[in-house]
Amino acid sequence: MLSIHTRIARRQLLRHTTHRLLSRRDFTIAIDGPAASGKSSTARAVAQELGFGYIDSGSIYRCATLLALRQNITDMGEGSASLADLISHAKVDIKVRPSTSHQTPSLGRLAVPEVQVLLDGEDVSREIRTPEVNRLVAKIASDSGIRQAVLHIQRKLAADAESRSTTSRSADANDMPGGVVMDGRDIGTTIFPGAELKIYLDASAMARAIRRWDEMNQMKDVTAQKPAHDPKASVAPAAVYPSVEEIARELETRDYADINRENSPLRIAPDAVVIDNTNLTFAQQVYTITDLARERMGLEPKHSDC
Ligand SMILES: Nc1ncnc2c1ncn2[C@@H]1O[C@H](COP(=O)(O)OP(=O)(O)O)[C@@H](O)[C@H]1O
Ligand SMILES: Nc1ccn([C@H]2C[C@H](O)[C@@H](COP(=O)(O)OP(=O)(O)O)O2)c(=O)n1
Repeated sequence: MLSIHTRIARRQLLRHTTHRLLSRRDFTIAIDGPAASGKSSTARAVAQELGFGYIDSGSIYRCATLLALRQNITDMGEGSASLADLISHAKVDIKVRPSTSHQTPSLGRLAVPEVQVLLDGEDVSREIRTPEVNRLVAKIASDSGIRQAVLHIQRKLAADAESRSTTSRSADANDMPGGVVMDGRDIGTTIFPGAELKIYLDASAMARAIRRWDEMNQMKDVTAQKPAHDPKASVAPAAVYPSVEEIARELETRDYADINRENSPLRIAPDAVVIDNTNLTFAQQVYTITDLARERMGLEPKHSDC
């Protein structure tokens, strides 16, 4: 029989531990927006600044699309159930590697962690971003069976978010609770309707197309710089790299499909903060979000001058 003091002490310890566990995970930032609006790079930098976990929900739909292409399933009428079954039995993992240096000139000096996407242990980070996947992914993501299967993966990854938080927290992140940043199309509206901070990130169609084009050209430059004896240096044919106009058309088609689908369409949540970053620097958009998060966590904003 435990003494009354022991029982009270235990209860207090339990309450304290529960509070700690909750506060480690109780701040969720949802970032939604159209294609190439900067969601993933911003979400990664925000996660690193705050020491939060990061989940790229689009990469799960991209993995489902890769599976569909590999299994030759392109008809969502007949193939839907078997693809939903495939993705729900697959192991999708998103690994975040902290970065200490800036990655592209457009991002300035802010650290943007690298993300590795594993599908059943295979690194598919590049393969899920090919034009073939880009063309099919919105169709796959409009299927309710697929969305249901992906929802489970998203929730599981969110539950594990603690282990995927960027390990090198920025110097001022130690006074903060833990949390998770997830980006996608329906995070603030469907996946985490109770998220503490919802951001809708947008930019003009042309700015988005030019940024994607820049990104592809940087990748092309990196590939071209590889030594000729490197087997991975097989330079893709020029046709693989589309023009700005082609990219703009592809983004427009995908946005149209994402906005007009029946299941969880892309919408601005009523309580979302809308940030149009057409004329913002990367640092401005990241610090706007980290300061909003800090304020809502009851902490002093850090970058009100930028
Ligand atoms: N404010 C900005 N100014 C210039 N380039 C930006 C800005 N924000 C993001 N980018 C760049 O735009 C491109 C698309 O961003 P990304 O995060 O991949 O978008 P999404 O996840 O919405 O598709 C990336 O190359 C990123 O570095
Ligand atoms: N939460 C989400 C995330 C992505 N999707 C779908 C819709 C998008 O066209 C594809 C790909 O998303 P992703 O964020 O990787 O695309 P972009 O990086 O913006 O080009 O997945 C979705 O329906 N719901």
